[in-house]
Amino acid sequence: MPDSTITQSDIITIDVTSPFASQQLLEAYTTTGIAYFTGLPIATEAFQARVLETAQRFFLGFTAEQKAALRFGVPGYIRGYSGPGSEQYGDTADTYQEHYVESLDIVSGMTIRQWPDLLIDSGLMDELEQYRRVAAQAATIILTLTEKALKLTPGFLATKHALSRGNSTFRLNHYPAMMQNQRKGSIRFGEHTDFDTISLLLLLDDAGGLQFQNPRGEWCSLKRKPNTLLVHVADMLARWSNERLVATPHRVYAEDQDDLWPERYTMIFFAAPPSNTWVDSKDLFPDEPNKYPPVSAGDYLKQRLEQIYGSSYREKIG
Ligand SMILES: O=C(O)CCC(=O)C(=O)O
Ligand SMILES: [Fe+2]
Repeated sequence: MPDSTITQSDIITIDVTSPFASQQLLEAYTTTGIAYFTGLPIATEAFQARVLETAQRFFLGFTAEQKAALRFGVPGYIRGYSGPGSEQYGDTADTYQEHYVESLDIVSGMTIRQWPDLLIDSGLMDELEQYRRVAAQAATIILTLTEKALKLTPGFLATKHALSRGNSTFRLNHYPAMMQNQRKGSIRFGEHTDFDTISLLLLLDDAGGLQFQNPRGEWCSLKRKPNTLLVHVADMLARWSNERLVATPHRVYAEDQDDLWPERYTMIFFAAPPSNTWVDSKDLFPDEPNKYPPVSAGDYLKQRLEQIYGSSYREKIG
């Protein structure tokens, strides 16, 4: 691969209990938009081992038919299971990139009636709910540090994302093992920025392959670091902060030349406020002209899905 890589030491690790945490966060989020965090219940080996065990039980233990039936929600906001290759980016042959990953998504505020029986009866619902709660607590802490870093009213971001009110998505990802010759290029998950405010990412094994793009346009490897959580800025927060904070482009590539790409597991929490939240940079920086017109979080999400998925998104909601 022609891409240059840098070592993970270029990405700072921030201890959330340190008095310098918000200053370090500002430095990271105004440059690369990404940092490792420690000092959180989510960032422990014990927690991550439990999440990995649940993910393996689901992705390896359920049959393809059982998984395929676990797609639920309303049109446009499909939740539950997505099979490999079912999500894609781009409208044209040049930009088309299929992600080769299977995922299980749940959102905040789902009531028991919205859960498929299979997830309730297998005990997975309780486990996923617990993990989501731990992830949401971590998101609250990072958002509180972000408020402090940007000198915002305390609670401005964190309250809007509160677990009971927010619109956050908890996701487990499984990248199946595959032979190199089964795929064109080395792409497991194509290049993109996330739509939400901040994305919390746990690398649950050492398979590797996650890369982010630094401000010089170089792709850099992000390795798993024990007892840490990766958190990067996504588009909605970049817009809300009038682009003071940088949304991080990232992708998952097979980095080695081995014939077999090992399977890979990750957990992601996409933090987002409810759809009727007003995303207006004037609320953060009243004296600065808006770079983008104010928009509701719900409309913004819709616009981004349209841009990225193009007609395939319209077909899905149509
Ligand atoms: O699984 C990963 O390492 C990253 C996946 C990702 O970027 C996403 O789901 O938005
Ligand atoms: Fe992403």
